[in-house]
Amino acid sequence: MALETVLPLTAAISAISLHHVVLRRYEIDHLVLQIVAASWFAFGSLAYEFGVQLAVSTALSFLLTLGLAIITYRAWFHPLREFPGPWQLRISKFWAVWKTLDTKFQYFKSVHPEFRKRYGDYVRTGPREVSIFDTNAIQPILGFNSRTSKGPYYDVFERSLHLNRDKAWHRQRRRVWDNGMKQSLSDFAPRVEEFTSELLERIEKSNGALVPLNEFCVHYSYDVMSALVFGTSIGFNTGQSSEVARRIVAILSGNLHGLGVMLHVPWFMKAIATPLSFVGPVKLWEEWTRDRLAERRAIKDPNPDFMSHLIEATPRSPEGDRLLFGESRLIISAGSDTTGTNLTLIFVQLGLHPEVVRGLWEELDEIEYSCLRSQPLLDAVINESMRLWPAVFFPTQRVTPPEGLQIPNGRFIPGNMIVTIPAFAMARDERNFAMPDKFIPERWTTRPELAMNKAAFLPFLTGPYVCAGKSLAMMEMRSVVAGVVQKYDIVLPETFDEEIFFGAVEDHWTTGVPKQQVRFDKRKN
Ligand code: HEM
Repeated sequence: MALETVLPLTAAISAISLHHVVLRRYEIDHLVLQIVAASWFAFGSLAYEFGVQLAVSTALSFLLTLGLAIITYRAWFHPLREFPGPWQLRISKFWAVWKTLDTKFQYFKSVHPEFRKRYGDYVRTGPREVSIFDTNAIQPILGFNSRTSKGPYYDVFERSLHLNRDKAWHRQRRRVWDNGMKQSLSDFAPRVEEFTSELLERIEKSNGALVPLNEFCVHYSYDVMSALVFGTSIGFNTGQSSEVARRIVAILSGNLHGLGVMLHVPWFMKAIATPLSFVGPVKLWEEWTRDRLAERRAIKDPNPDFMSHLIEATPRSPEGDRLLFGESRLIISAGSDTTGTNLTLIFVQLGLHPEVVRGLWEELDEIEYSCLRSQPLLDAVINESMRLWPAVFFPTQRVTPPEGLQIPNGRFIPGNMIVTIPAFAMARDERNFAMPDKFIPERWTTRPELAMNKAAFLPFLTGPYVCAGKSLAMMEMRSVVAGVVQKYDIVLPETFDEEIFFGAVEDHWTTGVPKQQVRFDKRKN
């Protein structure tokens, strides 16, 4: 047989074998760069040996056969073939990328809830992914006794408590975090209150003029987080932040759109993460945290704080240092935008519901308030705002164990499949919360009949990977909301349109809140 036939034929057979033996069985998302390099090497070798024309026809034969094998398998022979869902997502997650762009970042917010209405509680939302809207699945998938593990998304960036898929390692590291948080949280409470006082001074200086709400809230949370990690605040509240710090925060907030697109294709994120760490914004962010951490290490601390727990529990080695750098960046990025976003949304709700502000006055005027303790209405306001508008839209990914997973009173999910619990859609499901689109804080206090299934409220997640900063975040939110409400009325501009504002909320990994101005008017009675 002529070489012109043998080579493309061999390529086609290799493609089918590759798909059958490797791609169907193993996850290779983390090997994209190596695969691209190997492919170019193979192509170059073929071109060198047999000429460019033959190399091109061989490559085309390989790629077309591989594509065909993948599509045929995913559409008709995949273990998830019985699960309903949009046909495009059976073949590839690229449809989710396109839909995210097409809907201007409304994928988890608008497209996902539609899936439930159209296809039911178990929807195939990717070639090997099922999104489950059935609350029976929460514990088997996310709970402490779950046999699932984190999905490919958690492989993408530098290793940290959050971004790793090794359950045993996570359990050990998480113990360090939880102990550190438990021991340092009450010591940190007065610092949180100090930052709130700084924010109140900033508000006082506004003299009842309109102020940029998002900026005030996000600056506050960045200040708190940098104090937690590096021992010193960035100084946003007091107007002492450096130019670099301002650039870093702008970069972190500004890159969320990219994240919102790429989170559907973690293999692509993984491929660009390494090159990106050597250039531009990512490099600046890494260098900044590295320098701040070096300064933090140099502080001889008489009262050990949270960071000293992490530093003590981490070996002084290149790998230990990498972990600490990663985790210091994790704390800033996981703890700042989330808390700032929630605060912004809570104040908008309070601006829309002055009767709730009156209720808060009554509650807070009567008690010896502490941000460490929960207060019925204060916590209810925070919860209700997070139920309607969580700070994290991304439904966390898990992988089923090899033997598969039976959901009690639900369906069997085959092994090694990605499963997600779309928390936003569940919290807006009328089976779980009555009048689900309405802001009714009383459902958490005096009207429990309106919260029929509180298990569907997952703003911090649940189980072994529950937010490690949940108590701290609640402390911050209580402190700021109570501090502001005790002194001020929150007034939205007359032009404010609720539908336009909430309609423009975007879902990237975290939530994008449209820029909003408010007035803080001195409380009159
Ligand atoms: C209102 C504010 C916050 C919200 C709504 C929130 C929400 C969440 C959610 C939903 C997750 C799970 C993410 C996933 O599965 O991929 C998470 C994880 C995490 N959060 Fe938060 N978070 C908040 C504040 C904070 C703060 C202040 C910290 C600071 C220490 C923090 C640190 C973390 C860490 C380290 C994880 C990873 C935990 C693990 O994998 O074991 N978060 N958070």
